Amino acid sequence: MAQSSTADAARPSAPVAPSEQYNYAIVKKFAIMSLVWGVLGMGVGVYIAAQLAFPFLNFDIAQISFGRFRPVHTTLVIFGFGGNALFATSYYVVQRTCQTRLFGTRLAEFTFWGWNAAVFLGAITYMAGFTQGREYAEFTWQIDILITVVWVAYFLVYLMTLLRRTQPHIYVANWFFMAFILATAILHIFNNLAVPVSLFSLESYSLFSGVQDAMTQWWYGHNAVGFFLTAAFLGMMYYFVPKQAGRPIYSYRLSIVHFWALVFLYMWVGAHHLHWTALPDWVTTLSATFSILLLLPSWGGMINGVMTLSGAWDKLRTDPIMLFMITSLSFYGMATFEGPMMSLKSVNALSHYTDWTVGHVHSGALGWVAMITFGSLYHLIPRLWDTKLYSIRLVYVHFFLATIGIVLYIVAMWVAGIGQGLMLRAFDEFGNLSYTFIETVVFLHQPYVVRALGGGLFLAGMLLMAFNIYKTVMPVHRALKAAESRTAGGATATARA
Ligand code: HEM
Ligand code: HEM
Ligand SMILES: [Cu+2]
Repeated sequence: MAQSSTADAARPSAPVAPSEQYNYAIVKKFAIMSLVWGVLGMGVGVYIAAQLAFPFLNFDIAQISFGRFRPVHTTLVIFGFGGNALFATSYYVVQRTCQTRLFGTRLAEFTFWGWNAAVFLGAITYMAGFTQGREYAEFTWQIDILITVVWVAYFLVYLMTLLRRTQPHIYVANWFFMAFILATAILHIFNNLAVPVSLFSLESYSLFSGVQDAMTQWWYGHNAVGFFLTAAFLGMMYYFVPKQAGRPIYSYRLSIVHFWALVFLYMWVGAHHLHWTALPDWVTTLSATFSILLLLPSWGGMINGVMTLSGAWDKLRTDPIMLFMITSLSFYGMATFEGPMMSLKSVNALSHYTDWTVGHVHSGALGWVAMITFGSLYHLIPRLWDTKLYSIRLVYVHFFLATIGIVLYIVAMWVAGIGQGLMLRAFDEFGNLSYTFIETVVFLHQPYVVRALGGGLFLAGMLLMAFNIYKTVMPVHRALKAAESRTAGGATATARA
């Protein structure tokens, strides 16, 4: 069942090329913008990491100081890099698995310009010092309205395409994308309920106050992780991993159980970001319990992805794109093991307010989100332009740079976070604190240098990818590859990575 719906080998009988039958133009635009924001967002990430190690690097210029650049980083990587990759892959997957053209060419075009305008305006306003002060939702209220309109358009394009599918079956990747679109709409609207100071002011006040405000923020924050950074990328995984492996998904039944358990559980656990606060104890206990349960569907999903390779493990030796995908699933497993542990109140008492959290974030963000995106885009882009990758060797180099970069980043943050946590709670024999705050800051310097180095390697890989893709889509290269495959006959089609 799953096999037939992922396999587009059985192309529609009409003699038109896929690039004409489907709306690939919009997918191409989103894919390229994902790389552009990726380079910029990770560039800013490395820069703020360097600022933490060497504070003089802010050069006393407010616009590029850590405080303003941090939301620029998170916005560019999550909504710019991740968001554009999700638009690209979801628009591609829905067309291929439903075997129909994307609904509303103009409407889809609007989602492209609207979304990227929002990301761009967000970055500019943060640098100018305007922010709503809610994490991952720092956009001022006008931009929030733009995002809402874009999102409704996205929902319409997606739903209408599903409705006019020529396949009876809705492949599971679409379930994940649909859940992501719906949940993000609800999260965005409720988290951003605010009263503007005046019609022409960029400032606004949240409709919630006190503990309700905190709860709304972290209900949003956690589900941004759950639906934006996880469910949607699982949609990507469920299409591109079987495609690249050339095998059906390991278990279709598991993917359904995985889906319902995941979307049900995620919604309850936001309060694990607020342990030991003014929130009622039962709320945080509930969130910890559901966080532990969340381990099961998460690992179910990981196993489903990894086991799809069973019988084709040799691919890991010959296919760097597969390496990206399998490594991403391993990091997904690691981050979703670490998360439930950190949601235990006793562990959180140590980890909260330390860099352990930042390490956990990046094992999910770099290891899972970025790696599955790299793998999927390397698979997708040559197909969109009907050519082959400029260089497979560069994909290998990218893979190793990224993997070493992540390991340096995470290990540095474990050392920093656990060291910092232990120092902050150490008492001497008289019950006084053993360390002053500044001593913990001094301790952090070395791990921060290592993190900046690791981030630099990861960024170098991202730049290589941008170069490789640039070369791939250039007309000269495509003409060359087309000529090559004409002389070599049809045989090269299988060699395409
Ligand atoms: C070159 C790669 C990257 C580097 C060097 C980097 C560096 C950083 C730094 C220095 C911070 C601030 C930490 C702090 O406040 O102490 C940060 C925060 C963050 N970054 Fe990255 N980053 C990178 C890539 C990414 C990517 C690809 C994503 C998402 C897909 C991401 C998501 C985040 C998030 C969500 C936070 C906020 C963490 C928190 O509040 O705990 N980063 N990053
Ligand atoms: C079963 C899955 C997961 C659970 C139960 C979980 C749990 C947690 C916990 C307990 C924290 C620390 C809260 C604090 O002390 O402030 C946290 C932080 C975070 N996690 Fe996870 N996590 C999971 C998976 C992931 C994944 C896969 C990603 C990334 C793709 C991710 C991204 C984040 C981010 C961005 C934060 C930092 C939020 C902030 O303070 O700004 N998590 N998570
Ligand atoms: Cu959370």
